Amino acid sequence: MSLLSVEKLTKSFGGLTAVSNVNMYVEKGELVGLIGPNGAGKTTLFNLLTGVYVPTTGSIKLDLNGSVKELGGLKPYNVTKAGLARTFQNIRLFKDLTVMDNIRIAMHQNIDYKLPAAFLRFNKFYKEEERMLEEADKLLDIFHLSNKKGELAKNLPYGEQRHLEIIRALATKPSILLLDEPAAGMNPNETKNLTDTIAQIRKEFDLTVMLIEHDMSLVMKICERIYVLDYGMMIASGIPSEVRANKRVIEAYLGEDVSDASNKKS
Ligand SMILES: Nc1ncnc2c1ncn2[C@@H]1O[C@H](COP(=O)(O)OP(=O)(O)OP(=O)(O)O)[C@@H](O)[C@H]1O
Repeated sequence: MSLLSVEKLTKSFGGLTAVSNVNMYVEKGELVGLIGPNGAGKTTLFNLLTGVYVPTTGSIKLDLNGSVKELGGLKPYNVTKAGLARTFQNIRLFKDLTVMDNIRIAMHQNIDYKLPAAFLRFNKFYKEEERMLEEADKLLDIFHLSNKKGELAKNLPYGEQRHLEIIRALATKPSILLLDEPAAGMNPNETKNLTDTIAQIRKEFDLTVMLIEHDMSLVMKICERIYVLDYGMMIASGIPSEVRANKRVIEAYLGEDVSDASNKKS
């Protein structure tokens, strides 16, 4: 069984079916892209995977070394605990907290500190805190933010806020990292840095990544497989060259060259 298996997943909002009977899988270690025109249902699909929405029908299964868990209908924090972490289309940091505190909060989400245990195992508690700080330092180093630990998140430039969001998701030690338009609003140079960083963290943390992106240069460069949604339906999937040449995909993008469809995004 694949690491993530989505079967016949549907989400309806009243009369509108935003995600319709979608089947999809992600293998361990893959970097998979999810593309489609505006309003195709990409974010709704991410919201289903991460517990923001409850599926109308269908299933979402996560297989961690043979232990299979149904994620559909779980609360978002339980989905994170199960091993799926995400970033959002619009940055959602704790803007009035420091960079380090943003990361620490994310790390604490994954630790069950029962108060009595924390008191009784005083040393263990502090060791755990120390270990978390070391891990946070490592992440900050990779994203070149080590010298910004004490800065308030709101004072970081836009590109660094986006990086901090990714660090925060990584801090929960996910099995799968979902990135919702990580390059949105970035200039070409920032996008290139981001592309390199995604490749680097994937290697470093043995990660599985799925990303939504309108920037086709990023998608075609780093994704090994791509799924294409249109009007809530999965109309194509395959390696980048297959998807780029797919008739239904070209039609969905109104005949544009898919390799340069990024300007279709508003
Ligand atoms: N909570 C909601 N209630 C009603 N309709 C919704 C809701 N969320 C999404 N939709 C609708 O579902 C459809 C898919 O939206 P979604 O945001 O998932 O598309 P998308 O592919 O992520 O688009 P974009 O690329 O523009 O971000 C749209 O028609 C949208 O208006």
